[in-house]
Amino acid sequence: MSTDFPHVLQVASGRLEYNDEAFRFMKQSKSFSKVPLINILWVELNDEDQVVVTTLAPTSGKLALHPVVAELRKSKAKTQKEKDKEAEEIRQEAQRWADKLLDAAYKGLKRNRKLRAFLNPIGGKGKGAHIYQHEVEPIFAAARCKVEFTSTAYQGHMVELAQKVDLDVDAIVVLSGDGGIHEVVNGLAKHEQAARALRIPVAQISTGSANAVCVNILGPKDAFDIGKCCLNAIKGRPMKLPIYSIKQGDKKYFSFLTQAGGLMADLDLGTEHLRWMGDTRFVLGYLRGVVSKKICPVEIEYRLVQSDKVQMAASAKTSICTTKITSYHGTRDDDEPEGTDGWTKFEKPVMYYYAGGLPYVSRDLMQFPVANPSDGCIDLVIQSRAPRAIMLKATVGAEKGEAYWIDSQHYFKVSGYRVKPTGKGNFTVDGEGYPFEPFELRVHAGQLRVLSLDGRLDISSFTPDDAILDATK
Ligand SMILES: Nc1ncnc2c1ncn2[C@@H]1O[C@H](COP(=O)(O)OP(=O)(O)OP(=O)(O)O)[C@@H](O)[C@H]1O
Repeated sequence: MSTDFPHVLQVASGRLEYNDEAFRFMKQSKSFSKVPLINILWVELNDEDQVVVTTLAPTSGKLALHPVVAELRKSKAKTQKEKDKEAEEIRQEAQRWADKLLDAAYKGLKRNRKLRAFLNPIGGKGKGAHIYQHEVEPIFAAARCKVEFTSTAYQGHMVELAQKVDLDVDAIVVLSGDGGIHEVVNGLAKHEQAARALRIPVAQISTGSANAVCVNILGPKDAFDIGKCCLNAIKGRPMKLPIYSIKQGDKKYFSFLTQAGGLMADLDLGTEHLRWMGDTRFVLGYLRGVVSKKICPVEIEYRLVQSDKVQMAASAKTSICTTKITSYHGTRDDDEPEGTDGWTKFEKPVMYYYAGGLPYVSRDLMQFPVANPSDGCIDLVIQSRAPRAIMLKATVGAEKGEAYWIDSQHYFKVSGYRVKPTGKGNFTVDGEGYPFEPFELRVHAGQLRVLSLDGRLDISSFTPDDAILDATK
């Protein structure tokens, strides 16, 4: 017997076994593929004397429900009395084994999560309702989660629902793109008990277009895997992210992802009619913007913390890539320069500005490769006027953050910034249109919680050249 899998239950056609990491069904010495314990949703001994281990396993590259069913072994005793006695012992042993495997599958986690789910039926390609019914609901049911579900009826509905959410829910599950999360964050901030409401972790199920929350947390490869998103809602752990308050006129609202003006705002708002294309619409919008070469009429001022690209890349490589941000303190690294209290003005003509605190804005674009949600800053990118050829070059390797190194793409870590329009244009917050009017933004470290399976962001594809980074040593 394998000592690698010490917890064994003999069943009629082989044995079920697990260790600290994985479970497998050895059927007459043939091993079925191992399932990581994290992918086990439930374990039970049913009335038909079967042990059922419900897992999420890869099917055509995506995680889908896959129950492993094993019959209990039969008693070989001679008399009926002995048979009954042994059958009862077999059942008891199986029950103990099943309970222990379930404990191991939810180690350090609460089972039967109480989830509040919101759906934007028109997000992305408009398939959210179908996906909820056929994929999400069965997975939550298999994990014995208690779900209260609402399909929203109009824009802004999620703000109202989040504003009244019960504080005892374990997570808010948002079936939408980033616009839905934007609504939820603003709703939580308006809650009667906002500080407590904002502590409820949010989990996105990628039924929008960009789905940047999933891209950053699950990585570009898994971001659109509905099974993986569900697993995150069921077993993710809270991870703190900043939110940004925006004061515009007499209004104050919140952003959790990005703010953009100029080309990067035009490409989002100008392609809403192309939602059916999924996230390809952003590429098309970018190319259209490059052709038009429009200047964004704004004055931008910021409170600078850091602007040396090589140094920022070096600290990103050492801090974000290797540090789990579950141990988040919301403080700046000691060796980073202190920001000044003064405002610095950007003096060149602007094609767009784009600010955010997570590396990816979509699968195709790692706009903020050195973003670090725990540094107390927001990363502000200002693209100054540049030839079309340079703007097109920025699309090469964009998914790996390579545009970071383009000279006309100015990259600042700032503790706040303000923008004053001097003409007409578009302004987006988390991809949503807002008035093109003056605003000022502040960073609030660690105010939002999102669920994450491993407590870190995926920036593995940003691989700054070691030779460049060595220059900082
Ligand atoms: N029931 C609804 N009816 C109409 N609009 C809605 C409804 N629910 C949400 N919305 C709005 O739909 C817009 C798009 O939402 P969402 O972000 O979910 O999708 P997306 O834009 O395709 O994805 P992403 O933001 O990831 O690119 C948002 O402005 C949101 O406020």
